[in-house]
Amino acid sequence: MGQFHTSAHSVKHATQDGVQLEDGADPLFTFGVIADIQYADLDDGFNFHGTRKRYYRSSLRLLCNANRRWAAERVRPSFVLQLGDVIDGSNRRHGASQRALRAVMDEFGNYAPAVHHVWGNHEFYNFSRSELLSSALNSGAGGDRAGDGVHAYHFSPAPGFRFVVLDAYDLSVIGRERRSDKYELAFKLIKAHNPNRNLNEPPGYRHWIGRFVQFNGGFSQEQLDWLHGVLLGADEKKEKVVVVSHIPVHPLSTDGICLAWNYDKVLSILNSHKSVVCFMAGHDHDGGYYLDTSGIHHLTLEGVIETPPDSDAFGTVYVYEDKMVLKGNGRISDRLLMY
Ligand SMILES: Nc1ncnc2c1ncn2[C@@H]1O[C@H](COP(=O)(O)OP(=O)(O)O)[C@@H](O)[C@H]1O
Repeated sequence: MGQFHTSAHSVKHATQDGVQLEDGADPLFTFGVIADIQYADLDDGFNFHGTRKRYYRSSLRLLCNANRRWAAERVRPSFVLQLGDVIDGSNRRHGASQRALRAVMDEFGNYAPAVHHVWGNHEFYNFSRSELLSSALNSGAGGDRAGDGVHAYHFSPAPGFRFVVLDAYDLSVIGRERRSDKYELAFKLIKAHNPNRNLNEPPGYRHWIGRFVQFNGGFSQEQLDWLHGVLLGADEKKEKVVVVSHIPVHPLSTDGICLAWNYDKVLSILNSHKSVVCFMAGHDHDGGYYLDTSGIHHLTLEGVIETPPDSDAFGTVYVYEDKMVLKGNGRISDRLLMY
């Protein structure tokens, strides 16, 4: 179990061993969170710099632990947020992309309720955007989307609450057809900031310039306008909104190398809508947290792939009228998120 971390609020409302609050109130609903599973049927490996171990095979077992726990919750999660990079890019080299995806989806299917899948860079290492749109990872099919082929949509799991899934590789050189307008735009943007031949090599590390690498991406103007519209509607209805994306958007909630290219544009939209209470992301396997000046909790979830087999990396979030309580497991800390 993790430790409670709070910024501005006391922890006295929650216990370490359960969700029961002092007043004994049940949550309005609960949901599961998990990030960067990156499953592959491969022996353990390392990250690019060789500094961090990656437990490719074990990650499926850790997903199984999460599913079992969610299934045993007294208030069963209404849904799970899978924050992207569900299978590892190395599957592609071994012709194992479909097999790995099936293994993960079967595991989710064993216990978990509806799963909302965010798309990360490893999705695009394995599949084209059109393949993703016709795959089990297209969890937004049929809903109000940000545009054709953009994996951004919103849903309301309970009255007064809304979740917005964003597509952080809408503006990207890895997820777009070479001759498309969005590819051209993305290529111009990354080349304007990154002079390296290998665009996965950061141009530097000062002032978050290192974010202009190929394994990151950003949000098109079309998606930003759509987000603004969805949040306007939520403001009017006095809803509380959680926005999710694979890539974090607050520089103080992540290592700068994992930040979205145009994070500042997203932040200014989030900060102009009082409905937004939380932004959740994955991508930075070390995780992070920051409460910004508008009172928005920026939570970056620790990744399953870099979690030792004897630990865990998932959470259950208990939602109340005035707060969300994250109960973390293994590497993930408990957090009280007041709003
Ligand atoms: N500093 C770097 N220089 C060059 N390539 C890099 C660097 N860091 C990462 N990469 C490459 O970028 C891709 C994504 O990096 P990786 O750390 O595997 O991403 P993720 O954390 O999403 O798994 C990999 O192909 C990796 O080899």
